[in-house]
Amino acid sequence: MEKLQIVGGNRLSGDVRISGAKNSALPILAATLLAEGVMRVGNLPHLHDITTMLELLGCMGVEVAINEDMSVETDCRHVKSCVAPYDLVRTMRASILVLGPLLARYGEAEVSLPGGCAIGSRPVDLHLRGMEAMGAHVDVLDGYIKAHVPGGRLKGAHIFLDTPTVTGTENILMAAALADGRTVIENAAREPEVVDLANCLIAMGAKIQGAGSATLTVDGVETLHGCSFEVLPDRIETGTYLVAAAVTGGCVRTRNTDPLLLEAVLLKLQEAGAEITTGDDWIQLDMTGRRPKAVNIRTAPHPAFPTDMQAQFVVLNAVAEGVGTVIETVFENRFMHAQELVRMGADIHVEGNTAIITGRAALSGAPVMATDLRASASLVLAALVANGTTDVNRIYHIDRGYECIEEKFQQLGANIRRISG
Ligand SMILES: CC(=O)N[C@H]1[C@@H](OP(=O)(O)OP(=O)(O)OC[C@H]2O[C@@H](n3ccc(=O)[nH]c3=O)[C@H](O)[C@@H]2O)O[C@H](CO)[C@@H](O)[C@@H]1O
Ligand SMILES: C=C(OP(=O)(O)O)C(=O)O
Repeated sequence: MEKLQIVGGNRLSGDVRISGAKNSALPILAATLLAEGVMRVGNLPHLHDITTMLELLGCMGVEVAINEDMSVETDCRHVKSCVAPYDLVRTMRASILVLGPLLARYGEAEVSLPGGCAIGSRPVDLHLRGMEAMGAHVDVLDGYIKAHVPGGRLKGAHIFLDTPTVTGTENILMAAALADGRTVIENAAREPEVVDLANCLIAMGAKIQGAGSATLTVDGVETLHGCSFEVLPDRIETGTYLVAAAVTGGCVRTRNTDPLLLEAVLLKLQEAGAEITTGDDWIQLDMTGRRPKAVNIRTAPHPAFPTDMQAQFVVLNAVAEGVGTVIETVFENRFMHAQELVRMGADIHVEGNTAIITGRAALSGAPVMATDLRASASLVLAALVANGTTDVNRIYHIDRGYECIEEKFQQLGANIRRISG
């Protein structure tokens, strides 16, 4: 199995190019199932999850071509199967995003039920209730969601989400785009990736109002056409490199990104003592020679502090001056990185959904094991600042969400390499 070997202690400096957002690219690729014509999607990150989604589309009969500029063209004219098999879904929960498009366009879907994972139970009940509210019959049988639409076309509905689920909102939005009549989604997720999907659907001919607010209004159309769309920059990858600069006392400029996507994160970095400067498509963090100050964090749906940046800020607090409290309100079990960080010398006490972290002047290298995507990223950050060598094992999680992570960190001056076997 591959691992990342990191020798800590180098101050990071220089520029890093941010990739397209995984969490925007995945729903947009699923949305290509809705198009009558050819779709072109650009600024796709080179990640395992993207390959999995393309494989999933391919096994349904979607023709997928990769262009020289690494954009992807999809053609859904010969879709022959509406099944998302367990073998693909088990490697990527976001496969559930094909449910809405399949029901809306083909009137049937058989999608393996995604399992629980290292960050919480992650049910999909709100996705299913949304489809039922639009007239689908849904059964869960033999580990599969088996759904069909009597009459063939979903109907617009008034849907209130108990919690503003991101992929749930996206699934319902895609289904509603081709439904008969008006759908109103209340308590909708407001994440930038939901807005990006809405913009893509609008470019395909959908009628959507309210993207970025808690109420989405969708007037269903009969058909959607192909279009060319560029995925927005990855705010979580951006934030991860900025925290890397902060913990190593470095100075890093993230390029091809958008400061407006991560206001809550930038505020916390400033509170930690970082000097932040921004342009239209770049963010620079300068911490040269200084140690961060501990900050208190409470994760919550957008525009509040994102849960996908929580683990990285636990590391920031672990090496900061003072005591920081991190409260995780989105997922019930997202502190798996804490035990591993303690093995590197961090002082972290977890009680329920709260971690109390007392900053230490130094961490020490150790063999550690990644349990989920952002937990893995946090271990890499800790390793970059620790004394000595750290082996981060089970890095397949990291390749789901970070494009060329070792090359990008090497460019910034880190001592990091991938070891096979
Ligand atoms: C591919 C993708 O975009 N993944 C992101 C998405 O995941 P994902 O869309 O899976 O996360 P959700 O927004 O759905 O989850 C938020 C909360 O709602 C609960 N819930 C969700 C659906 C449901 O039917 N019932 C229910 O109870 C979940 O258990 C969780 O406690 O948003 C999360 C929250 O910002 C991010 O951490 C993930 O990176
Ligand atoms: C939890 C994440 O992703 P996913 O929803 O794909 O598991 C993430 O990106 O941090």
